[in-house]
Amino acid sequence: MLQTIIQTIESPSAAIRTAAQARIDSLAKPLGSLGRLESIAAQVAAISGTITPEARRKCTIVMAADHGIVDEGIACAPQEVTAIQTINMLKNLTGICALSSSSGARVYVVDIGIKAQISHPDLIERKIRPGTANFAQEAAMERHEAEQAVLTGIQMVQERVNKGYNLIGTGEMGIGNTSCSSAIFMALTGASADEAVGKGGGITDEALALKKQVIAAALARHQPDSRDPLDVLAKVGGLDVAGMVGCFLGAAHSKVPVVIDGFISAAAALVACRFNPLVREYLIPSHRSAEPGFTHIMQELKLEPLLHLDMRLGEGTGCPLAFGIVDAALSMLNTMATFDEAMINRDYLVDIRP
Ligand SMILES: O=C(O)c1ccc[n+]([C@@H]2O[C@H](COP(=O)([O-])O)[C@@H](O)[C@H]2O)c1
Ligand SMILES: Cc1cc2nc[nH]c2cc1C
Repeated sequence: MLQTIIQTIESPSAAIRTAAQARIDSLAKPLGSLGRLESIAAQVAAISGTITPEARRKCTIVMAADHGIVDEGIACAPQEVTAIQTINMLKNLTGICALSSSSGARVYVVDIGIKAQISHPDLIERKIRPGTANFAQEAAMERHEAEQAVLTGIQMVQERVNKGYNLIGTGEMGIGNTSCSSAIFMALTGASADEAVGKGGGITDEALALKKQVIAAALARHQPDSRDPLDVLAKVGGLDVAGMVGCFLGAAHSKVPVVIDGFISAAAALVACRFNPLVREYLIPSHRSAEPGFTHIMQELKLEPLLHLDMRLGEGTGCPLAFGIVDAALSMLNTMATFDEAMINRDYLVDIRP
């Protein structure tokens, strides 16, 4: 099932991209003067298969899960904050909720592996297991659980696309998830702990040194196979990250653009691209996370984030900001006059020559 989806992802239309770029070049402005808005408009056109892509219906899918690695004392907050913040998401009180309301986007919250049980009518309950195991001691999860989490992410996107959403954001909530994201990045690329590991939500210098040591030792112990993304996810991954991998694969498979949020989301995007490199064509990176490994992942993916705002909250908070930029880019493509159309306005000129 997963293999079929991965293998049937198609490239966006190169012909439509060229035609959209030609239209953008014909608009009444100096060539290239709307910068990245131009490439984003052409990218969304190519993905949508039309040079006049309709206005976007936007939502962010937040994957919430717990991480056994927090037992090592290397996370920013107590584990229960995952559940508490998930409830706050459902009550519309978190950063992602506040930023989304200002951009007209919905937030969907998925329990893909929270350790606690939450009862709320708006929570999408898809718990694979109540948190991962501590990957410093044993594999984070079974291979079939990692696969199930990826499939869940794919299904979450397919359901939103069926409801009419055509721009998807990826978010997460999981205390300890910068540790597994760093471990995944190191396992896939061979990056060093100094390049890949940062302070996450905020830890002391001593805890950072310990975090690097714990992650390096876990990778030496488990020896995840860099050519097998499911092996990497199972041994040192997280249920939230695996769910987000599914969101990227699902979006590419359904031919909708998908926004990368911060460091955890970027690590998931990297995994998705290892499953199928065509996924990259569907990615829109929102902002540069202050987590140091983020920049290295962008280099690996040959992507450049749109915004530099010193953000490092996660939750999907970069997505609503990127949504606003995509909206603006499509408005340019759909409503701006061409040079020829603009020249008609010569008729309004009054001849003031003596
Ligand atoms: O996305 C980011 O760039 C980002 C960077 C640092 C921390 N976070 C958030 O903080 C939590 C993980 O931090 P930590 O230190 O517990 O691994 C998790 O809930 C993330 O949403 C997110
Ligand atoms: C309060 C809090 C909110 C968060 N949102 C994402 N990660 C978080 C970590 C903490 C600690």
